[in-house]
Amino acid sequence: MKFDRLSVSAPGGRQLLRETTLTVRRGEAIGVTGESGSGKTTLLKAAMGVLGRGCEIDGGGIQLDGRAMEKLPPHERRKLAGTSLGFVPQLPMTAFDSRIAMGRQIQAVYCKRLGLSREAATGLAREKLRQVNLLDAERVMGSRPGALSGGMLQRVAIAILLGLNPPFILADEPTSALDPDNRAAVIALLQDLKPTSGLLVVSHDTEVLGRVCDRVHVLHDGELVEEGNLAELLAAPKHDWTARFAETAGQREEGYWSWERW
Ligand SMILES: Nc1ncnc2c1ncn2[C@@H]1O[C@H](COP(=O)(O)OP(=O)(O)OP(=O)(O)O)[C@@H](O)[C@H]1O
Repeated sequence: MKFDRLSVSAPGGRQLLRETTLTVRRGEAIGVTGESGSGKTTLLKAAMGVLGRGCEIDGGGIQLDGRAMEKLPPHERRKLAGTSLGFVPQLPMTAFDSRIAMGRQIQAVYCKRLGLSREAATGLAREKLRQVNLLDAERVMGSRPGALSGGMLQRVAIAILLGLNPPFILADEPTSALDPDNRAAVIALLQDLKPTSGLLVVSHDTEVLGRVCDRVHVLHDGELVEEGNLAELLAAPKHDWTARFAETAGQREEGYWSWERW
C-alpha cells in the first residue's frame, strides 16, 4: 500500500496533509506519531475513503494492490473494507451496533466478506474469539457490545480481522483507551497480525511504536518530518516535537515504557 505524494485539504483550502509519501508492505508495521492535529487520523481516513465533510484529496493518491483508491467509486471502495483493508479503531464501541448481539455482527461480516454460510461463519467466529483469548466465546457472542469492556471489544475487533485476514490493516490509537492487561494483549495481537498483513498504526504508545512497528514516521502540521525505528528517533530526534516526545518517553511509568525491556 502506498501513499504517493498525498495532499488533503479542508474547506477553505487549509492543507491537512502535504505531499505525504509512505509505503506499507505486507509483513511489516509502520507507525505514525506526532502532535495532536498534525493529520494522523486524516491519513487513515483518506485511505478508508471517509474524509470529513468538505475535505478532499487535492494531490497525489493512495495505491492498494495496484489500484488507485482515490479514483474508485464509493461502492467499489466499500467493497475493499474488510477484504483488502481492515481497521482497528481507537474506541471499539463505535465500530459495533449497540443493539445487536456480537455473534450476529461477526457472523454478518464473515457471511458478507468471506461468502460463508451462517453456520460456517459462527464456527469461524468462535475459533477467532478463542484465538484472541476470549475463551468464553459463547458468552461474548450472546452479548451486546454494551455488556463487554472496551478491552474485550478491541479483542473482538481484532478477532474479526484475524478471520478476514486482509492484506493491509489500519489502526488508530489501538491501545490508548485500554487498561494495562488489555493493552499488552492487543500489542501481542497486533504482532500476530503482522506476518500476513501490512499494518499502518497511528499511536503515541511507545510500546506499540517500539515493539510492533518496524519504522515510525513523525507527522507535523501535515508533513512527515522524520522517520526511523523508535529507538533511533528517541536517541537522536531531529524535530522539536520528537525531542519532547523522547523526554517524556523516558519518564513514563513502569509498564508504559522502559529502555531496560528492550
Ligand atoms: N472536516 C474537517 N474540516 C476542517 N478541518 C478538519 C476536518 N477534519 C479534521 N480537520 C483538521 O485537520 C487537522 C488534522 O486532524 P487529525 O484528526 O488528522 O489530527 P490528528 O493528528 O489525528 O490529531 P489527534 O492526535 O488529536 O487525533 C486538525 O487541525 C483538524 O482540526
